Amino acid sequence: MSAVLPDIQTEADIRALVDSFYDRVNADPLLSPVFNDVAHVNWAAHLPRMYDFWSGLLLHTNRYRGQPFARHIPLPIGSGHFQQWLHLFCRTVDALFAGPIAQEAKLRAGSIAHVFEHRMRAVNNPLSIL
Ligand code: HEM
Repeated sequence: MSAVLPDIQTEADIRALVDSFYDRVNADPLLSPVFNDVAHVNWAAHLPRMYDFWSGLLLHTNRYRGQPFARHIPLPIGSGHFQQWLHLFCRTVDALFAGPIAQEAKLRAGSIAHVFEHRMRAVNNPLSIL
C-alpha cells in the first residue's frame, strides 16, 4: 500500500512543489531549452517569484506582483509545450501531495495554461480565434 501523502498547506510545501517542478522542467528536453537557451532564466530570481505566485493562488497570500502572461508572448512555444508543462506540473503535484489543495493546484495550472495558450495564439495570429 502506498503512503498517504499530505496536502499542500505551508510555504515550505509551496517551495517543495515549485523546486521539484522546475527540476523536472530543467531535465526535460522540450522545455529546458526554452527556459535556459531562449529565455536565459535567472533561476535565483525566478524561483522566488514562482513561490509568491503559487502561494497566492493556493494559500491566499498576496505577495505576487506581476503580469505573468506578458513574459510568455515572445517565447517560441505552442500546444506541445503547454501539454508537456502541464503534464510535468501534475506529475509533480501527484508525487508529493494529495488532497483538495493539491487538486486545486492542478486545476488552476490547467486553466491558466489553457488561457495562455489561447491568448498566445490570438497574439501571434489574430485571425485564428475568429
Ligand atoms: C510551455 C509553458 C511555459 C513556458 C515555456 C514558460 C516559460 C516561462 C519563462 C521563460 C518565464 C520568464 C522567467 C524569467 O525570465 O524570469 C516565465 C515566467 C512565468 N511563468 Fe511561465 N511558462 C510556461 C507556462 C506557464 C504557466 C501555465 C503558468 C501559470 C500557471 C506560468 C506562470 C509563470 C509566472 C507567474 C511567471 C513569472 C512572471 C513574472 O516575471 O512575474 N507559466 N515562464
